[in-house]
Amino acid sequence: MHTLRVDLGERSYPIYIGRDLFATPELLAEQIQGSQVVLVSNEVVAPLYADKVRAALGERKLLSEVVLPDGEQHKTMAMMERIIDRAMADGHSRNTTFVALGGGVVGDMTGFAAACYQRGVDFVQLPTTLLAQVDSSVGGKTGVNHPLGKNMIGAFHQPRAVLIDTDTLQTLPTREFAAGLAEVLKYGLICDAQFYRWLVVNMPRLLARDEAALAEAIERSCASKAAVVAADEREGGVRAILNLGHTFGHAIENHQGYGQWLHGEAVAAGMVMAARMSAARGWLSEEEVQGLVDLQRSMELPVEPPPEMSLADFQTLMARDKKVIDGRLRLVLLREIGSAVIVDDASEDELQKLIAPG
Ligand SMILES: NC(=O)c1ccc[n+]([C@@H]2O[C@H](COP(=O)([O-])OP(=O)(O)OC[C@H]3O[C@@H](n4cnc5c(N)ncnc54)[C@H](O)[C@@H]3O)[C@@H](O)[C@H]2O)c1
Ligand SMILES: O=C(O)C(=O)C[C@@H](O)[C@H](O)[C@H](O)COP(=O)(O)O
Ligand SMILES: [Zn+2]
Repeated sequence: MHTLRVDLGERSYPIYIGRDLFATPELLAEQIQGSQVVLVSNEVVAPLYADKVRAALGERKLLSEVVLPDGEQHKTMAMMERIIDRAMADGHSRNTTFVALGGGVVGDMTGFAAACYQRGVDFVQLPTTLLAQVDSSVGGKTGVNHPLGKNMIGAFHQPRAVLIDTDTLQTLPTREFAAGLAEVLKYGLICDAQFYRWLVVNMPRLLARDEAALAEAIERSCASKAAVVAADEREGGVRAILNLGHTFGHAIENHQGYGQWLHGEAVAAGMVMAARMSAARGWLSEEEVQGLVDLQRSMELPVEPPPEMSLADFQTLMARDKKVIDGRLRLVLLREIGSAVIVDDASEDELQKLIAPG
């Protein structure tokens, strides 16, 4: 087992990474103060792992369980309220702990419910997708979607601990696995050129789910995320680099009504768009953009925006992005591989070229 730490003063917490962690004696139980727990999962993950987690929680005076419907289209206020309703109905007090068992959708909603319940209770992340293990379980961004915009309702609320049981990846479908790798690639692109080069070389091993390669990719991703979050917990500045590809990606997800392209797939298309814009500004070479395109193709990730989306669609949806300040669109671009920059001067012409290249 490897342990990393997110350094945030009194809100600091550990990230444990290892095999079969849900069955590691006492590890989960030790993260939870008090004897009350609300375990939140979904209809796909609960049948796979809830028994193990229940056993790891040990004897509890009060244990409630919420099994949510599966999918991004259910990342809503209504489902978040379902968690709150269960906690209220079962009489959970302020010293309860919410435990999120699942991917980013379950984690984001459970964290948001924990942030709101009685003005804030503890929560622990048990991420079971690659995407959740390398990204969403760390950093305390919680929330739900609004029909008009992605993650528009939420709160910053840090977990007490993150337990990454890498064995759970064995049951993850291929498409979900690749979507998680998109966010892994993001760290190389924004802040770690050496890691990016390592990913290019080791992608075949990762796609084959080689254990050693996966463990290294998860650890390096979590270390990057922890460092960025520790530097800027509430996205006043540098944390926005974690949004590479997301301004475009969130527009795509929203345009599709959520749940057609996976989050990681939409981000993958968005990262190529950001790379193309960076190349047009002379910051990346055409070879570097092609390298990214080839890599993402090898991962079966999208490299173009959906053909049905027009410039106007992107403009309307991106105008609602949370990074917009006083009506000015802010985009994360790449100064070079491994170094992100935030720009606020993207022209219509530059955007048009991304949507209808050539
Ligand atoms: N809070 C953050 O910082 C942050 C970061 C990145 C993404 N996100 C959010 O995370 C969400 C995407 O997360 P995701 O990609 O994990 O999607 P997800 O939570 O929908 O999970 C993907 C699919 O895999 C299934 N699943 C989960 N674990 C499994 C397992 N071990 N075996 C088999 N199936 C399993 C799920 O039921 C689901 O069908 C988006 O809503 C995105 O906005 C948040
Ligand atoms: O942790 C962050 O900060 C991120 O931006 C990570 C992203 O991968 C993630 O998708 C996040 O939920 C996006 O946040 P948003 O503020 O753009 O909704
Ligand atoms: Zn993301």
